[in-house]
Amino acid sequence: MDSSKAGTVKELPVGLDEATEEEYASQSKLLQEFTNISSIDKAWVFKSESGIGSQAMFLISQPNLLANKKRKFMLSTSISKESNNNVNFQWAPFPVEMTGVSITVPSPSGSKLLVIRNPENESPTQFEIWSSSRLEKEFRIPQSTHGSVYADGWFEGISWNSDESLIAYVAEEPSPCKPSFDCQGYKQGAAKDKECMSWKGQGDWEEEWGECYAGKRQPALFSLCAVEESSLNFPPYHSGKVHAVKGIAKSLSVGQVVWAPPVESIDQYLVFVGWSADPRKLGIKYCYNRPCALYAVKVPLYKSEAAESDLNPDGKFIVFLSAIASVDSGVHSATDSLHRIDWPTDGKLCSSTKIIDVIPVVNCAEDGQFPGLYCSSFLSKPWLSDGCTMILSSYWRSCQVILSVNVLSGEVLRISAADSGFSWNVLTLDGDNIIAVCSSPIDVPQIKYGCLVDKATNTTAWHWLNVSSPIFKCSEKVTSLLSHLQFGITQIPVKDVSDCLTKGAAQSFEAIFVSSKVNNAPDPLIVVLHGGPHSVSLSSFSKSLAFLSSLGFSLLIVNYRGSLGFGEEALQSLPGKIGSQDVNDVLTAIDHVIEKGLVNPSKITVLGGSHGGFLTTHLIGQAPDKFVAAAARNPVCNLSAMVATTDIPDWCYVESYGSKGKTIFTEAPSAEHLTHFYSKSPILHISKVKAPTIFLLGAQDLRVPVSGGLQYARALKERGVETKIILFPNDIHAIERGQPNKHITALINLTMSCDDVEIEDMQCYEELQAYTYPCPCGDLFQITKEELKISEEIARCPSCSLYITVIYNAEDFADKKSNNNLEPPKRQAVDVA
Ligand SMILES: CC(=O)N[C@@H](C)C(=O)N[C@@H](C)C(=O)O
Repeated sequence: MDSSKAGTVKELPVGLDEATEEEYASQSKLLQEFTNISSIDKAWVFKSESGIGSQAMFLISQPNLLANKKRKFMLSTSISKESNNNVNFQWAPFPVEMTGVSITVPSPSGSKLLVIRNPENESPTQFEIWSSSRLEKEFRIPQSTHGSVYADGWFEGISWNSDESLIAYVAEEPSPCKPSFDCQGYKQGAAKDKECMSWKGQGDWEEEWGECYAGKRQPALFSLCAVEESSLNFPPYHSGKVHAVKGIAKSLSVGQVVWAPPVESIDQYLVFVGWSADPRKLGIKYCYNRPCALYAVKVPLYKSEAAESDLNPDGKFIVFLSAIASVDSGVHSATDSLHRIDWPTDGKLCSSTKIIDVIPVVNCAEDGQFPGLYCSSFLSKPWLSDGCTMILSSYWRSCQVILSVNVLSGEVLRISAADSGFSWNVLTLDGDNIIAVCSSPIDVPQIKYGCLVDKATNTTAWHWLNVSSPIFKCSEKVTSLLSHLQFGITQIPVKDVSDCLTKGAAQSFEAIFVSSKVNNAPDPLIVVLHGGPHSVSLSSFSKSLAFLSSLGFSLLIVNYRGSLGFGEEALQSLPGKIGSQDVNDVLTAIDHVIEKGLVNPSKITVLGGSHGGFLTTHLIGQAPDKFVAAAARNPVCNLSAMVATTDIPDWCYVESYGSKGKTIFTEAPSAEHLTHFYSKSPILHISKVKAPTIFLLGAQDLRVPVSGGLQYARALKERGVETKIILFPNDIHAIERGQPNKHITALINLTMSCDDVEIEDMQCYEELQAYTYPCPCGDLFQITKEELKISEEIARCPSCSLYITVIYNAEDFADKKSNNNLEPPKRQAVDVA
């Protein structure tokens, strides 16, 4: 080899030639352009102080790839109606960074904003109450009172009472005392955390709620008093005082708390959902079948000056979603129903209080009719001014739609446009108008403003205006690539109708087909399969799928029978038939587009995660000549192995045995059960697989533990099938962190010179409760004053999880400050993982 050339040879990652590396570089650049498109997580509308128009805040997120996290920020806008029936949104010039904020909840009047910051370590949880101009109050709740406030969208619940004096919320209960020991053996009495020459035992193992809840303590109910000390005249409350709500069984996990409508009584009720741990906590993420009940608990009324003049009831009933179809059948998700409880105005609640059905479970819908309710949450204020119409989003076959529901008459209307195949999602209400987003697989989201066409004549038609916004702006390249695409929703007739036990199971299912507009020769096809199996691929914009279609792949996104949004009978046709009915539906959908000449049959690939990975691996085994490649994220490959390790062993029973699965479920599967599971699994067909397959595996996945994917991938390798595994050591089932390893390994010396520290910061240091430091990942993170007092304390950046050793001593600093010798704090970031 010519040594002069050898010196200039570019180092390439293993297995890459130069051309491939260039292609990777340009594809990853394009992927970043797609990934950078922002999404709206939440929105709130407030009355304008001037009384004219309104103001809205949008909580937006954008992936922060370097930090392996989401960046969160808030953008405000003022909304004014124009004389020509148009609406004008005047956006603030820049958003405000919200990193470190776990939850924001406006008060009912809109005059206060609660901001909660959960700690990453053992520090207190911070509650801040903001007015329009400043921070009004700040409370720091120590770990001895409770741990992090739940912000998971499941147990999560934060509710201001009507006079804004109390905030009820769900947080992790405090850690129980652990037995402690010293050189004499067991120490009697509770030992302090940092007592030297002693150590703590593990204590009893406690069951958790599975995937996503590892290390989380039981969710419990608390209330915080948020009024001025001076306006208090009721003993148990002090400003900033937290009470654990009494009268709730210790074993109950609580969530989704709200204050009931105020009643003319000294007591107020908190209404919440309670999940029992009996016989044990099975995984709850994506699992609506975990039995739960609504509870009401009396809370002694705190009386403030404000409360006396403001006891007008502002609500007459409680409306709730039920997942009874899911609980009864044992499937993890199914068709919802909606119910109403008329709340007794005298506060005399009894256990026989009537529950009124508003929307029942729809078993089978006629063509084009309402297929049933599929809605996992409500807006915090979903009501129109008539007090009985609520606005919500729900799945309607492959689309998400906006519904208006009259909770007195039960009338359900689809009010978002029905003709385009776009998906719609309601964000918030502006009085009797709706702020929503609408998108398609090839159209980035667009904000829409919905108005009732003619309120006076009580017609129910809605008019939707386009709102221009900076939020979904994307690069010119992305816009141009998307403009060359088209999509449609295809109806796929069921093949073996005679095998169908119900009418709903015989109805056609759907596939979303995305392709290039100029289709001289059909593009290679990617078949995309959702998991669950009872979830759905919506016709909304997906950054990763839009990226794939922009690269020149057609997409066939199949909503096989069993998907949400198609009625209960179609959904219930799948349990017991996984690995056959769903596999055949996908093959039918592929044949359908091949017969129409839309795809090249020799260039078909398939991808899917979880149950979608189950289908992917089944398909490459059962139809080995159909697919040229496959990709599977945390796939279910061997149910007989998964049942012993997953957080949802009951899922294995229900999906592979059908309705009988719920009754025969046991923690000790028999040999017969294991044989049955094996017979339903992709691993049964492994000897037929030919397609090169990539596996993306999360090592911390509790749902479909990594061992199952590894076993299958190794078995493929053993058979000479081209196989690639990418393991994400710190990631869980969903694999949402882009980087395979979130620990930064560089040793970074951040010792700063005095010039790097803002003098203003230095001067107010003594008054600060927490100090903000820039992490090398670009995010700011806070170190509390307590942490700073201890030299060499290790803190962790909440964004990138880098460990930071703070070598700094506050007393030292104070001394030097008084001697006018301002030596800057020394900081050093190291990887201690
Ligand atoms: C209920 C459940 O989690 N099932 C898994 C096997 C699954 O398919 N999960 C879906 C939701 C996923 O995409 O991860």
